[in-house]
Amino acid sequence: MASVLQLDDVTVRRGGRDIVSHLTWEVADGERWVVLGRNGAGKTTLVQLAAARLHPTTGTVDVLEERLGKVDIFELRPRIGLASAALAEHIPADESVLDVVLTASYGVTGRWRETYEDLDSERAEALLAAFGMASMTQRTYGTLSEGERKRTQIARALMTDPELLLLDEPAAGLDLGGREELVAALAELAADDRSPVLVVVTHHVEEIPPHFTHALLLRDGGVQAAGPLEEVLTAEHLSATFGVDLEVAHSDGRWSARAAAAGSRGRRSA
Ligand SMILES: Nc1ncnc2c1ncn2[C@@H]1O[C@H](COP(=O)(O)OP(=O)(O)OP(=O)(O)O)[C@@H](O)[C@H]1O
Repeated sequence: MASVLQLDDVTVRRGGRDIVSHLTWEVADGERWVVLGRNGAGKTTLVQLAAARLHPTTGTVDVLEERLGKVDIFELRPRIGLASAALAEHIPADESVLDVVLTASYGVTGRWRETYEDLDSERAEALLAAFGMASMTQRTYGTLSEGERKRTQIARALMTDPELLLLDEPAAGLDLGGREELVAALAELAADDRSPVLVVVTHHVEEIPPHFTHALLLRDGGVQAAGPLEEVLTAEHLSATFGVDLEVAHSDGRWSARAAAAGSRGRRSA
C-alpha cells in the first residue's frame, strides 16, 4: 500500500520548547485514522505538518510521497483537504453556503471574480447534499448553526477531490444530535472505498465514527501509542494519554470512556 503520510523523527520547536518531539508516524492508502490527546498534546501542530502548512524543525515529512521542503507546496496543497477552526475563521459570514464550498476550487475564501464551471457547481451541490445541506445552499454561512457550519466545512474540504482529508476537531461545539449526525456522515465517508485517506482529530473516543481503522495517541508531542484501533484504544493507553484512570468500552463500532470506578484498577475493560 502506498504511503500517504510518513513522518520520520519529526521535531517542531516553538518558543524554546519542543511541541512535537521525535515523532514517527506512517499512514497508508485506505486507512482512516483518529488522533487523540489532551489539550496541548500537539494534535493541531501535527495536522499543520500533514497539511503542508508547517515545516518540521528537524526530521522529515512526506505527504502523498512528496517531501516537505522539496516539493512546491502550492501544487501539493490542492491534493489535501483540510477543515479546521483556524481556516473556518476566514469564511465570510455573508458568503452563500454554495460559494463557501465552490471557492475551495480556487483555494480562496470569499468569492471575487473567479468564474466557475457548471460542473463545479454540481459537485458543490452534491457534496452539500451528502452532508444533509441540500436545502441550505443559498443561505449565508453566518446564519448556519455550528453543526451546519461544520458539515459545510467538510464539504468544502472535499471539493478539490483530495487524496488526504484532515479534519481538526470536526465535532467541537456540537450538541449531541449534531455530533451523532456528523459521526454518521463520517462513518459513511469512511466506509466508501473512493474516499480519501482520513485523519480526524478529536478529544473524545465517543466521536470516533464506525469504519475508522487506526488511532494515534499523542502525549507531550510524542507518540503514546499508534496502530489498529482495537490494539491502541485500551484502558492502559488511554489512561496514560489523558493522565486519568479510565475505563473503555466498545460496541457496535462505537467507543466510550469514563473515569474508572473507585477500586476498579486492574480490571479495566477493552
Ligand atoms: N507558535 C507557538 N509558539 C509557542 N508555543 C506554541 C505555538 N504553537 C503552539 N504552541 C504550543 O504547542 C503546544 C501544542 O499545541 P497544539 O495546538 O498542537 O495542541 P493540541 O493538541 O491541538 O491542543 P488542543 O487540544 O488544546 O487544541 C501547546 O502547548 C501550544 O501552546
